[in-house]
Formats: sequence, structure tokens, C-alpha cells
Amino acid sequence: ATTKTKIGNFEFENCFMNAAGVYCYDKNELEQVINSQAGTFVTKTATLQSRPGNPEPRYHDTTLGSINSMGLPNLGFDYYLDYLLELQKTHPHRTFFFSLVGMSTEDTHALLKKVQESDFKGITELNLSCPNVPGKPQIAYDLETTEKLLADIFSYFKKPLGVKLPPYFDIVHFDQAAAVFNKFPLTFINCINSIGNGLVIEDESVVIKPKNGFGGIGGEYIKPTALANVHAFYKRLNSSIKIIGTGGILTGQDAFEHILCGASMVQIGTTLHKEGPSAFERITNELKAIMDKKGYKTIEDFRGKLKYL
Ligand SMILES: C=Cc1c(C(=O)O)[nH]c(=O)[nH]c1=O
Repeated sequence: ATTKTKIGNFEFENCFMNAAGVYCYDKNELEQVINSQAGTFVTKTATLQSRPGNPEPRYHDTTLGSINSMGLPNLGFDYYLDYLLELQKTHPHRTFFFSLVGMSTEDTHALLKKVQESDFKGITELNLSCPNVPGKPQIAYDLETTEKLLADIFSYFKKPLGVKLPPYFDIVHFDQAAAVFNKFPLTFINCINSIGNGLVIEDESVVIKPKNGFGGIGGEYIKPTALANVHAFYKRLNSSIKIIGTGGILTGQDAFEHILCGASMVQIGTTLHKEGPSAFERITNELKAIMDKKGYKTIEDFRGKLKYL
């Protein structure tokens, strides 16, 4: 079996990659993902200026997953763009993802105009779902603002673009959000970002410093919500908009379920943070073993074919 996949006009040797925020802060971490079995990588979400992020401790692993309130620490847009342009020379046959978001609408347009005018040939992931910047709402929970933002962006941005979404929890919101996304030539949507503003307690205390311990939840806790968001949008979106599945992937079986729900690419966050880049080889082999056992040769043989009772 092969786990290769296609997003837009791009082919990837493997349908696994990191989730933005994990193993993607600097060239050292990104190099480790390049040299792993991952099919590609996405950068840490970049802002116009570099950011130190929230006070530490701001990330905590738990038995069932993780909680984080990093606060968008990153080395700034130019650092990641320069590296991505360098990779276009050293790895001309590979396509990478560039995650970004502005701290204001104006900044978001400034960032995307810089990408549009640059020689960047990869795929842009616009983060509409960061839950950890105090005072900043998760953009994609405001569908009117999201629609206006996308309409403005697509008036000038002509390169491949997708959006990183927060989880939705209401069928009507799936309907309304899908209706917005179907209006635009999106290359993909990525479901889901961490489930925002959870709380993890050990003994009598919170485990992270920012926001009185409130942070985005990842790991085993979130797989059912991630699968539901992948499948809800798979059933509602134009087939030209691919779906990246993120959330709760520990094993090949978890990846199989994301693809069964409709995902064309699968991103790994918490498990990658805990296990390191060797997780890509383990999970890829586990998925291939499942496919071989079931007689599936490619992921298209079962993608989106979730059975109902
Ligand atoms: C980009 C900010 C994000 C962060 C963060 O930097 O706090 N954490 C997440 O779980 N998701 C995000 O989208």
C-alpha cells in the first residue's frame, strides 16, 4: 500500500505532516521533519514581527494529550519566508506549507500580499483559530468577519491557500461555515485546531501559567471532535476543497479514521511533541499494515467512505 496523497495540484509521497506549532519553530526543528518520513511540513504560524509568546510554563503534556497557551511565539514572517525560499532551491521537488496570521486584519493582508509578491511556490495555511492570544477571538467563530476577510484576500491572493479552523460543535455551524467556505477557491481547510480554553489541574493547581491555566487541548481528548469536523465538512464542501485532518492521531488506526472521514492529509501535533519525528515512520507503517490487511492500495480506495448504520 502507498500513503501518498494529493492536495490541489501538489503530490506528496506521504499523507502525514506536523501540525502547526509542533516541531516547526525554527530551521533546526523543520529540518528534522524534512529528514523524517513526513510528506511535508507546516511552519509555526508566523506573524509580521517576531513574538516571544506567553510566559512559561505554557505547554504541558498529560496522559491523554496536551494543553498549551503558547501565545503565538514565532521568529517572524521574514525568517520563515527566507527559509522556505532557500528550500525551494535545495529541495526543488518538495512542496511545503507556510502558516501565518496577522495580529490585525491589516497585518493579515500585509502578510498575504508579501507572500503573493514573493517567489514562494508552496501552500499557505491561514490560521483562523488561535485560541491563546489574550483579547483576540478565534476568527473562524465569527463567520461574517471570516467571509469578509476571505473575500478581500481572494481579490489579490492567487496562490494556493487553505484555512486552519477551530472545532465547531453545532450542526447549524457546520452548515453556515461550509456555505462560507464554498464561496471561495480554497485549496483546503484544516480541521481542527486545539479545542480552545480547556483547563488541566494537577493536585490543586493549574499546569500552565498564561490565562489562569486556560489553554488549547490536543491529543486523545479531541479525536471524536476532530473526526466529526473532518466528516461534516467533507460532506458539505465542494470536492475541490480538500480536507486536512488534525487532532488525536496516535496510531495508524487514528489516521485511518481521519481518512475514512474524508481527510486527504493528516497532521500530527501532540503525539509528535511527545514522541519526536520517528512517530511519522511508526504511524505510516501502522496505516500501511491496516491498508494491506483490508486490500486498500491507496488512500483514495477508502477516503470519505465512512459507513453509516
Ligand atoms: C497560532 C496560535 C496557536 C497556539 C499558540 O501559539 O498559543 N496554540 C494552539 O493550540 N493553536 C494555535 O493556533
